[in-house]
Parts: sequence; structure tokens; C-alpha cells
Amino acid sequence: MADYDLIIIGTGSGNSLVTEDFADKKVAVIERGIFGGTCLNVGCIPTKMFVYAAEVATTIRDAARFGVDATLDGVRWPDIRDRVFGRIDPISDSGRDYRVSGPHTTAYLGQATFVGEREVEVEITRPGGAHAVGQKHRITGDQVVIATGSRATIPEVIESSGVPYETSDTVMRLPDLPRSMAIIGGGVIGAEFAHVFSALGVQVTQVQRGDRLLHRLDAEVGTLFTQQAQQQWDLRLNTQVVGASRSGTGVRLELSEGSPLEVDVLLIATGRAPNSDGMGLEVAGVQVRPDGRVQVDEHGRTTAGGVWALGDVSAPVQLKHLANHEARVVAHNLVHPDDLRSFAHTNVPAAVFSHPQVAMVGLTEEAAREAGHDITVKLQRYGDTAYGWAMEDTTGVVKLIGDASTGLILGAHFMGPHASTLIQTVIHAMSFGQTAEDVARDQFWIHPALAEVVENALLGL
Ligand SMILES: Cc1cc2nc3c(=O)[nH]c(=O)nc-3n(C[C@H](O)[C@H](O)[C@H](O)COP(=O)(O)OP(=O)(O)OC[C@H]3O[C@@H](n4cnc5c(N)ncnc54)[C@H](O)[C@@H]3O)c2cc1C
Ligand SMILES: NC(=O)c1ccc[n+]([C@@H]2O[C@H](COP(=O)([O-])OP(=O)(O)OC[C@H]3O[C@@H](n4cnc5c(N)ncnc54)[C@H](O)[C@@H]3O)[C@@H](O)[C@H]2O)c1
Repeated sequence: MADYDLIIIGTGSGNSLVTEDFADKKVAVIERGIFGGTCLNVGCIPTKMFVYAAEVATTIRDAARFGVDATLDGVRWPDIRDRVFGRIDPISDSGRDYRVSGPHTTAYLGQATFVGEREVEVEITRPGGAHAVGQKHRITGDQVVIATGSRATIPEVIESSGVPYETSDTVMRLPDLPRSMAIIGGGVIGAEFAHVFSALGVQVTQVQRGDRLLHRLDAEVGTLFTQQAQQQWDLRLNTQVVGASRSGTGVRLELSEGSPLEVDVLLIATGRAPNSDGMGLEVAGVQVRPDGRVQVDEHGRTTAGGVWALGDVSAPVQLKHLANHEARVVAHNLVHPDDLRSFAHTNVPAAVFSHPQVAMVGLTEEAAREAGHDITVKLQRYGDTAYGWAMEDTTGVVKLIGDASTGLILGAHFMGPHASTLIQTVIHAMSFGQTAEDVARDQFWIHPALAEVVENALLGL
């Protein structure tokens, strides 16, 4: 008989698997890092709290345009930082304590490694639990869920140089706001932190090896975003870091294009790799895809019987709402082996909380053409609707890609204020198979709300 009915490795979305269904069962929860995982501690939640502070600073700087004179007197970094972590850290601590001393679960605060089929060894690495640091425990489970997430990848040129660097795990806890910062990488994390730190007064230089930022975005909207970024911080496109060395208390970077860069702080944002390595998956019979993701079927089953995976370690995209969705599916499947549910991996939306904000769902124009759709395209400017006009918005756009034969929406790419909220109408339409015409015509749109930009885009498609 196994020691546990269920072993969960990783307490991000994995932590939500302990549902009422396990009320009379034995569950082991294993976590080697900060309890609660990436989103709560070093991802979505703290970044957006910093983004909010950055937006406040940007609004103040921009106020005079509207006849409101205001000056940004200063930015108190320690207060901004402590507001964020003063609220987050207690949530993590209480989540851990609940699993340590709460009902039905045994928490192991350490590194899990498979030593056999559904058999795991945990080396305790953190205090705060029932087990002493340094102890090793071997446990077996009838079922095991791998929910180990992902971690920042570091380019070899930086790693081998030995220079100090930050990642998204550490940069939000800097003791002081630096004077200057280089951000390597032009993806989501780079775009969000470039906004945060430049808005707070740091001289930011972002180095991107491609010719625009946010490569997964529709090319037209991505290019518009890149132009906006160029007006806010120093952006080096088509540029690689080819060397790095220490310079005083900071870092000197040799670039493939242009003169070297000397900065106080270096932030690496070059993508995240699944945490599937170094945990004995081969011993457990769990296969891994060539890109490092654990191989799962549509129900979340790995190649090993009774072993499941979800979230960043196995998902096609690294997003919290997708990890949560997969956790709900797996939570059901764990206790309903004869009635398995499937992951929904279509129409997964995403947003980038930079300045401007960006949101997307479905296909890009390029992908829709490549897939052979007979498409229609509408680019609607925020400024051509009443509220956008009131805001004097000159850059915001809503781009919709439709299927000319069915009237269905294939993709949407928003850039501008509240893009992540406004796009929800389109996500809804795509999820429920509504045509653009029906969504536009069969409901009232509040006038003169900003949502009229979506109505007009739908009508123009
Ligand atoms: C800076 C940043 C901002 C983000 N912002 C957003 C956003 O705005 N919106 C959004 O949708 N997504 C965002 N994401 C992505 C989102 O955070 C992830 O997709 C999500 O948290 C993944 O959840 P998970 O449960 O798969 O993994 P995680 O939350 O990473 O949990 C995995 C846990 O497993 C633990 N672990 C790993 N290996 C082992 C082991 N061998 N033994 C024991 N424990 C182990 C880790 O310590 C970790 O706590 C952001 C990510 C980052 C980095
Ligand atoms: N708002 C959100 O939903 C949100 C926010 C942050 C992170 N995330 C998730 O986290 C994931 C990881 O984010 P990310 O920004 O690290 O990855 P990313 O894949 O979005 O971007 C990585 C960037 O780094 C560049 N790059 C890679 N290697 C490089 C090198 N050696 N030198 C220079 N540039 C290099 C790539 O060209 C790309 O522009 C995202 O894909 C996303 O799923 C989501």
C-alpha cells in the first residue's frame, strides 16, 4: 500500500488540487521554493502591483496634457517594494502553514526526485515544516502530479562571464532603485519590467536580438508596440550580447551592434525553461518532449501510469490562467478515472502589462493567412471612438482578424489602455462561436464607454 493517495510536487497551481474529494484521503505536498509558486510570489501578482505603481507615475507625468498640472516629486522604491511584498509574503507563509498543520495534508519543504515508479525522495531544504532541514524522506503515492513550473534561462555568455545579474525572481526585491538597467530579452517579461523601471525613473536599455518586441504578437501590432517602446526607453533591436564583464559595482556588456553598455543592474529575461530536468523523470517512466516539457495527453496523463503533469512544466504556453485550468481538469480526473476531462488549449488569451498594454487571443494575421483562411481584417483606433477621443489617445488600436466565409473571429490583438479587459468580449465570442456581426448587433454597448472601440472593430470586420 502506498504511503499517500496523492503526491503533489509544486505548490503553484498544484496546490489547488487538494479539493474536497481528498477530504478523507492522505495527500503529500512537496515544495522546494517559496510556497505558492511563481504567480503569487515572483510572477503575475507582484509584477502587476509594480506595474500599477508605474502607471500612476506615468499618469502624473502625462497630466499636463489635460490641463492638470502635476509633478512627480519622487519615487520611494523601498515603499513601493514593501507595499508589494508586505502583502504577498504573509499569503505565502499562511498557505505553507495551512499545508503543514492543516487537515489531510503533509507538507515536505524540499526538493523532490523520483527514485522509482510513483516513488519520490524529498530532501528537506527549507525550515517551517514538520521535517528538519537535511533529512531525506522516501514516499510512495497511488497517484503523483508533477506541477513543478519553469525557471528563467540564462544565456551562456552571461553565465560563463560570472557577472552579477537579476532575473524576475530577484529584481523586484532590489534594495535600491538603480540609476541604470540593461534588460536582455524582448519578450513579455522584458516588456513589463522595461515599463516598470523606466516609469520609476531608471535609465533602461533593452537588448533584443530580433527586429521587434513581443515576437508572438501579430506583426503589425507588435511593430506598433515596438515603436511605442522606443519612445520610452533605449531599445537596441537586432542586437546580441557578445561579452560581459564586471565594471565597478555594475556590469559592462559588449554588444554585437553599437558601443558597449555600462549599467548598474543587469536583468535577464530571455525565456523560461520547464522544471523537468534533474528530478529523475526517466526513473519514473515519464517522457519529456525535445523542448523539455513533460509529455502529457489531453487529460494530463504522462507516459507513466498514475503520474500526471500540469502547468508550465508541460503546457504549450506559460500562463497562470492556463495552469489553473489544467489543475481543474487534473483535479477532476484524479478522482474520476472513468470520466476523464480534457484540456482546452484553443483560444487561450494573454496580455502584456507594459505601456501601452497589449492583449491577444487566437491567430495573428500571418498565421491566419498561412492556415489558408479567407480573412477579413479591421484595425480600429481607440482615438476614433468617443472615449478614446476624450483620452486623446493617438496610439491605441484594436485589430480583429475574421473568417470571411463564416463571419467568425479568428484572432484579436489589442494595444492601448485596458486592452486586457476590453479583449474579454472577443474571447467570449470566440469561445462560444458567435459571429462578429452577432456580437456587435445583438447587444447594447454602453455609450460612450471605451468598449465602443470593440463594437466599432466588430462592425468594421
Ligand atoms: C515575472 C513573471 C510574470 C508573470 N506574469 C503573468 C501574468 O501576468 N499572467 C499570467 O497568466 N502568467 C504570468 N506569468 C506566468 C505564470 O506565473 C506561470 O504560468 C504560472 O505561475 C505557472 O504555474 P505552475 O503551477 O505551472 O508553476 P509554478 O507556480 O512555478 O509552481 C511550481 C513550483 O514547483 C516547485 N518545484 C519545482 N521543482 C520542484 C522539485 N523538484 N521539488 C519540489 N518543488 C519543486 C517550484 O519551487 C515552484 O514553487 C508570469 C511569470 C513570470 C515569471
Ligand atoms: N503578462 C503575462 O502573461 C506574462 C508576464 C510575464 C511572463 N509571462 C510568461 O513567462 C514566459 C517567459 O517570459 P520571457 O519574457 O522570459 O520569455 P519570452 O519567450 O516571452 O521572450 C524571451 C525573449 O528573449 C529573447 N532571447 C532569447 N534568448 C536570447 C539571447 N541569448 N540573447 C538575447 N535575447 C534572447 C527572445 O528573442 C525573446 O524576445 C512568457 O512566455 C509568458 O508565457 C507571462
